[in-house]
Amino acid sequence: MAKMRVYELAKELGLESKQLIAFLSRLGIQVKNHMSALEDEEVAKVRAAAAGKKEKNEQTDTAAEAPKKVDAAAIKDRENQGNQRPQPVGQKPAGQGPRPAGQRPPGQAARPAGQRPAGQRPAGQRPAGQGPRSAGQRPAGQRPAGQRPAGQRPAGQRPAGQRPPGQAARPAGQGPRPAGQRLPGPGPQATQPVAAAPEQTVRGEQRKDRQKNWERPHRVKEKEKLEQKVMASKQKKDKAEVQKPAGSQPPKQVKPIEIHGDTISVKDLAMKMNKSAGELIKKLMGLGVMATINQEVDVETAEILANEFGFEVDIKVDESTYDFIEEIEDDPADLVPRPCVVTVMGHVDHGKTSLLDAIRESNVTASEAGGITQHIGAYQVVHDGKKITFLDTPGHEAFTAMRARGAQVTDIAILVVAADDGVMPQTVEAINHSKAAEVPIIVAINKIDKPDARPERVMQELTEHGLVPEEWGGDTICVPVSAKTREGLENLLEMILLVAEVQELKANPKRLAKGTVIEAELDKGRGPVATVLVQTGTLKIGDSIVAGTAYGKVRAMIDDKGRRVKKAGPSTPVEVLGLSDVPQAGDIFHAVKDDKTAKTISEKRLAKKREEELKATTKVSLDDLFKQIQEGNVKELNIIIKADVQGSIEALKQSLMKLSTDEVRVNAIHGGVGAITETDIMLASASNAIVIGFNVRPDANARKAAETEKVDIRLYRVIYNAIEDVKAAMQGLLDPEFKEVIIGRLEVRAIFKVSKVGTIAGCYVAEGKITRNAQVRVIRDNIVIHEGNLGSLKRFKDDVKEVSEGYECGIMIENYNDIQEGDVIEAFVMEEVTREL
Ligand SMILES: Nc1nc2c(ncn2[C@@H]2O[C@H](COP(=O)(O)OP(=O)(O)OP(=O)(O)O)[C@@H](O)[C@H]2O)c(=O)[nH]1
Repeated sequence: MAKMRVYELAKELGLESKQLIAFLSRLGIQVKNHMSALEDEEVAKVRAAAAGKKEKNEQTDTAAEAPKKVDAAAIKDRENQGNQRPQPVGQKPAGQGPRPAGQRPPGQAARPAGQRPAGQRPAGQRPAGQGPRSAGQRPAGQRPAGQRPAGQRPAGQRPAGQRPPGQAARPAGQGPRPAGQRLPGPGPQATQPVAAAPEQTVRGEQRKDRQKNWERPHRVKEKEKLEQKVMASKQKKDKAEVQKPAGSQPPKQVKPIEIHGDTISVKDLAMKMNKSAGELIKKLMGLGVMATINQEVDVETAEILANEFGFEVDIKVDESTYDFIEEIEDDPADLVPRPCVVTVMGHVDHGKTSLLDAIRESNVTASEAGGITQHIGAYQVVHDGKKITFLDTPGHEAFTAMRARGAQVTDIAILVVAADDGVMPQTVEAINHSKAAEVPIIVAINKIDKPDARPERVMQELTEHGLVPEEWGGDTICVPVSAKTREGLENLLEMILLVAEVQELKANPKRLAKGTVIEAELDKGRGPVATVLVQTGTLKIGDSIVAGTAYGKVRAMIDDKGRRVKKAGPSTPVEVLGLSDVPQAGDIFHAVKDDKTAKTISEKRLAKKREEELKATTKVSLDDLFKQIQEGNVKELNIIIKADVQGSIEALKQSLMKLSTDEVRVNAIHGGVGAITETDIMLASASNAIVIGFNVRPDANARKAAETEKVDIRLYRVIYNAIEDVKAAMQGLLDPEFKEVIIGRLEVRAIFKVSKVGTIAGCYVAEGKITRNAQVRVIRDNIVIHEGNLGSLKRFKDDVKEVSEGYECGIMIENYNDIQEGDVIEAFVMEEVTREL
């Protein structure tokens, strides 16, 4: 029988497809879109759940009609109905009567009296008689809404949408497991190899299981703890309700509250429920969750919280998932193995770039400004005849956002830890990102060539963060390496292939391409250039594509080795030329059937974006005003970010927003690539924002507008400085002793190369003046390419102290000869500023 599609089931249940998708997701069934096929068991599960929900609603309605009849029996009833909500093991209070058949996992009833009071089982410990439960497995009926049942998608094993058929439909505990399928988790059955599998596969299988298990217990434990608390508080509440005099009715719920996306702030949730944020915070504290008013809580916590206040929650599927594109459902027969995509993560200077260099035998460290990787690059290498795609994510905390995104497109995370430095804050962050993205980690203990290298100490420290090395009986593969001497690199690549092998990574190369924009910038000669990772399908020259709000026809593709290619299959990184605009790093790109479709989608997205931006701007200013008046000292710091590349905007935005405190909330209201323009200043003026320029300058009109509108523009070349400044300003500590004053602007009209002397730039002073002691900044296409001291200033052959507007002069810049005709020179001096007391 043909499998039922989501839209068919939705029709049957009288729902919209979107509503059903959200409902499915709450049941832990992940589907791509309304065309996705559902397994029979899944359909049955949905039907049963829908019937249960309907019944529940009916009963709730009846209860609402006769609220005064709240008695112990009704509560018992409600408790029984409420079993769709999380019900942790051991939570059933004594005297509540039997649980309906099928809702207690076998073995649970057997807890001898007096062994432990209800709800006090330490999280993660399993009551006797239940048998070993693998990480992430929760007995049926205990899974909180929205959590995926164990076995549906084992941790780190497969990115969304690439589930092999058959596995998806088996929620834990439903029917016999087909032969050859393994249970997630340790135990003999977990390591059963496929018949006649080579030894390597067996080892891989073991690893796969271990990888699956490393992260679940923590999350499950947390969840169980929370659920236990919820149940305890619910019981307390029910008890209180029984004692309440007739007439004190529970609040009648009008309609379910809608939550869009994965998280919601406490403030927004409070508003939706018409409650004060304080009430929610108090309740959260009662549940052991410390949160501030602006803090985001995940939908599951929000649902538990809302239920606590008597509200049902309707989780809306993020509209942007669709974004006017119909997802294509792959025929399993078309799926073929694809190379794995690896992200290298780790603390700053632990050797990520060096390691990648060593692997692909090239050297990019030398070309990186200041030796710090600032943008994501992607490369492919071949080992043992198999391809591996590496994403080179930057290491500094400022790039947390990029790193997080990197992990989302990756199959394996390589955690680089320097053997002489050990686990550092960003190492821990990287571990958390990988765990959150359910990506398996391979640890590369780098710099083992160094005399002070202590790999054992690194392993010890990793253990403290839940990564127990295989050598010590754990699941984490640790490979000692040296990017310098190349020792251990072969082994590392082998381990990557091993982990990749067990992941059974597949994609359909025959379909229209889809992937992620890794980085994008505006190139003067080539126009918008996007580095994309093709994740499924094959991207070809001439394909019409849409990436975020940008669209176009693929004019040329360049691979990681700089070669022009005609097509790029799954897991291939390529630079794409031909887009109308610079897409955002992290945007999903799709190849579509023709130009017209691409253009239409782009236009629709643009209109939506504009609408959202407009909404956000109006909201921010009005909201701020009201809140500031109401709460007195609550301030909002609005920021507009302009930078040379999209990746920096994202990095800055994330870092700045993270500086938000209870007193000051940082809002990045706008971000864009390119020079600071008059429009940016007008927006800043209207929304009382400051403008941060990273590697870009304001154009002449913008500077004038900023002066008139009194808008503060701050320009930086290093992300850390921008963050530090904002942080200091928020703490009231920013008292600059020196202030930069721009004294003139020069146009480079001719270049003279003099041997043994260097490059002399023949300039015209277009604005202000230039003095011999001034510092200069070389700007090309609105991007700062050099900053330094003036080497010499001449008029004709004479050294002069100053040249004024309207005159020509010859200048040399200290230690810099790469000046070109058409460049703009900005002359500035640093003026001392008296501190205000
Ligand atoms: N002795 C030794 N030095 C290494 C090794 N790997 C990297 N280094 C040095 O460590 C420093 C940092 O290396 P990078 O590769 O730039 O580190 P990174 O983690 O990419 O740094 P960011 O891009 O700044 O995050 C450089 O001076 C490298 O030469 C190694 O295996 N042995």
